[in-house]
Amino acid sequence: MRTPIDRPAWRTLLGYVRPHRRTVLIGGTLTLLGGLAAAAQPLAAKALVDRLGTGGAITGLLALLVALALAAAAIAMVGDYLLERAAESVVLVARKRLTRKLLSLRVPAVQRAEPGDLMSRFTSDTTLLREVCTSALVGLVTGAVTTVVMVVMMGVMDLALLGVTVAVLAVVGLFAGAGLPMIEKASRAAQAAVGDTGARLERALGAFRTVKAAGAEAREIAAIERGAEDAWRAGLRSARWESLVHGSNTLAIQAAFLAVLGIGGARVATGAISLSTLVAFLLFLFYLTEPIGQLLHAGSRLSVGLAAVRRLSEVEEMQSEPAGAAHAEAVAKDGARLVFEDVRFRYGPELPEVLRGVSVDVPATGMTAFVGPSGAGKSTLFALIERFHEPSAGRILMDGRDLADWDLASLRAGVGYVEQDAPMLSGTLRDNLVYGRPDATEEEIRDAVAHTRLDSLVERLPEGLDTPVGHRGNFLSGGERQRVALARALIRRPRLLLLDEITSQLDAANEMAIRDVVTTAAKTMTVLVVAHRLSTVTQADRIVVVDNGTVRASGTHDELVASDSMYADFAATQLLVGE
Ligand SMILES: Nc1ncnc2c1ncn2[C@@H]1O[C@H](COP(=O)(O)OP(=O)(O)OP(=O)(O)O)[C@@H](O)[C@H]1O
Repeated sequence: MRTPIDRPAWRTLLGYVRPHRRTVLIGGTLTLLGGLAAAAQPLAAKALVDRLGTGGAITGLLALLVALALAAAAIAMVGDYLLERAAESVVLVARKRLTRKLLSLRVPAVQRAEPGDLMSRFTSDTTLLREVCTSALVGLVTGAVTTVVMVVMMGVMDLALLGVTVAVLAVVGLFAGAGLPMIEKASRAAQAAVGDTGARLERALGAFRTVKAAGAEAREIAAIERGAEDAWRAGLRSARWESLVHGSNTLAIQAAFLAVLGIGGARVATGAISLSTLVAFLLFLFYLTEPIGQLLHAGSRLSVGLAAVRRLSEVEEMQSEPAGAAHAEAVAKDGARLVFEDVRFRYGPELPEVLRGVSVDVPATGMTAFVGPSGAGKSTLFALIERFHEPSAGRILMDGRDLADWDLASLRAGVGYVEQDAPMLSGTLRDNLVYGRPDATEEEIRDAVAHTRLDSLVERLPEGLDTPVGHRGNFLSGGERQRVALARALIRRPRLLLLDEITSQLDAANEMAIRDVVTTAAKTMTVLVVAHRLSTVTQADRIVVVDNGTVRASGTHDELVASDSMYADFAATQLLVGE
C-alpha cells in the first residue's frame, strides 16, 4: 500500500540503519548462514536414513548432523546478538536525531504541537524501530532466501509434492497480503492514541493544581482512560491481524504436512519416490515453517515500524530554525540599538494582525518602556526581537542590521529575556541562575543574587543555591521566580535586556529594589520593559504607548501625561499624576 509519504518514510527508515549497516550486514549474514546450516539438516537426515536402509556405518553422518546443528545454533546466536546490538543503536540514532530536531524546532511549530504527543514519539515510536530496522529487514532477506533455497531443494526431490507446498505458500501469501496493511493501520491508530493520551496526561500534570482546584480529576481520568482504551483497542486490532497472519503459517503447513504425507505415502507405495525422499521432504516442510514465520514476522514488524517511522517523519517535517554557526560570533559588548520599521505581524494566516505597522527607534543604552492595554501586542514585540516569530512585513534592525540577517545564536547571545511568567526549569536554584551562561563565576552569581534581593531566600533554603526548585520552579513563590528570572538574565550580561512584566508579583520593597537594578542596568545596556504598573516605568527614558498593534504615542512620563489621553487615564487610575 503506497501513500505519498511512503518514500520519505522508507528513506528515514534506511537513514536510521545506515550508520550500522556493517553490523546489520554481518549479523544478517550470520543469521542467514545459521538458517542455511539448519536447512542442510534434512539432507544429512536423508543420507542417514538411506545409509540405515543399506546397513552402512552411520557414525560419520551422525557426527555431521550434530556438527551442523551446533554450528547452526552458534552462528545464529552471534548473528542474533549483532542484530540486537544494531537494533539498540538504531533506537539511539533515532532518539538523538529526534532530540536535535525537537530542540531546533521553531517556536510556532512547538506551540502548535502537543508536548505530550511529541514526547510519546520520542519514547514510544522510536522503540518500535528496534525490530524494523534490523531483525525485520534481515528476517525479510533471510526468510526469503531460506524459503527459496528450501523450495528449490524440494522441487529437485519431487515436483508433485512441491505443488502442494506452493499451494501452501499461496495461502499464506494471501493472508499476509490482506493482513499486513491492516496491521500497519491499526498500529498507527494505536500510536496516535498513545500520543493523544500522552498529550492529555501532560496537560493534566502541567496544570495539576488547576485540575485539583477545579475538581476536574474525574474528567481528566476519564479522558486519559478513554485514550488508553483507544490505544488498547487499536493494539488488539493489530494483535488479531498478527495472529491471523502468523496462524495462517502453522495452519497451512499442518495441512500441507498431512497432504504431503498422504500423497507422498501413495507415491512411495507406487515406487515413484523413495521413503528417504518422503522423509526429507516432510522435514523440509517442517523446517519451512521457520523461514515463512520469519517472513511473516518481518512483514508485521515492518508494518508496525513503518507506522512509527511515519510519525517520526511528521516531526522531521516540522519547521526548524535556520541552522547557524555552532557558536555565537563575538559581538559588541555595549548596548544594542534597535529599530522597528513599520513592523506588521499576525500569528497565523487566518488570524488577525496583532502588530499593524509598529515603528520605534530605541537608542543604545537607556530604558524604554512599552505600556498599553492587555493584548495590545507588547509581548509580541519581544518575541519578534528573539526571532521566535518573523514579522509578516517591515523590519527590525539591531545595530543597523536586519534581524533576519543575524546568525540566531549570535543574536540571542546578546539578549537577556525575562518572560512574563518567569519560567523556571526543574533543577537547583544555581542551575536556573546560570542557565543562560553556565560559566558564570561564583562572584557574578553572588552579585546577581544580591541585586535581585534573593540573598535572604538563598540563606533560608536548606542547601542554599544548590536547593532544587521543583518542576517549573514550583517550590518558589511567584515573586521569587520573577527575581530569579531577572538574575538569570543579568548573569548572561546581555546587550539588550527584555523585561516582560517582571514586577507584577513583587511587593513594594522588592519592586523598588528591582527598579533600581533595572535603572542601573540601563546605564550599560539597552533595557526594554513591558509593564502594566506605571510605577515601574515612570523613570524610563522613553515610554511607548502601544494600542491595538500600533504605536499610539511616545515620550517621557510627564510628556505623555500631558499629551496622550490613554496614558493620562492609566496614570490617573494608578494615582500617579502629580507624584
Ligand atoms: N501564539 C499565539 N497565537 C495566536 N495569537 C496569539 C499568540 N500569542 C498572542 N496572541 C494574541 O496576540 C495578541 C497580542 O498578544 P501580546 O501577548 O503581545 O499582548 P500584550 O500586549 O503583551 O498583552 P498583556 O499585557 O496582556 O501581556 C493578543 O490578542 C493575543 O491573544
